[in-house]
Amino acid sequence: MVVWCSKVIRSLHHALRGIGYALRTQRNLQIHLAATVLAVGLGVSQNLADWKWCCLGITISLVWMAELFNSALEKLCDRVTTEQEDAIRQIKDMAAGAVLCVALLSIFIAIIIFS
Ligand SMILES: Nc1ncnc2c1ncn2[C@@H]1O[C@H](COP(=O)(O)OP(=O)(O)OP(=O)(O)O)[C@@H](O)[C@H]1O
Repeated sequence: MVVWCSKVIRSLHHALRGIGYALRTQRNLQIHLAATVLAVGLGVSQNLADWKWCCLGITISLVWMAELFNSALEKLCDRVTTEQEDAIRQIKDMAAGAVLCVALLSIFIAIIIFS
């Protein structure tokens, strides 16, 4: 049990270190952090219904998840090559497209929740 707990704590530490690294180095994630603080602040001030908090939480998590995967893929691509290559451009563009999809979804959901 002690070994199991220490493994879980170590995994949690790695995950938080990854988020911390991304927050220090990725401008887009810093923007997402500001947007998250703003959305949660607005939610508190408007005393949102439970279902709206659920939607907001899921949306915020999706945006963070997509941006973290995008940043990780970009870093991996840059380790593979710094040369200009079609395959790298396509991979990075697809990852950026994933972020765009959830960003558009989050705008749509924010309009529904806060209007
Ligand atoms: N090695 C490469 N070969 C070809 N195209 C590249 C390469 N690196 C970057 N690109 C192109 O430049 C775009 C931006 O890539 P970059 O690594 O600069 O990400 P970024 O400025 O952090 O962008 P994002 O806002 O998507 O996070 C990519 O989506 C891709 O179209």
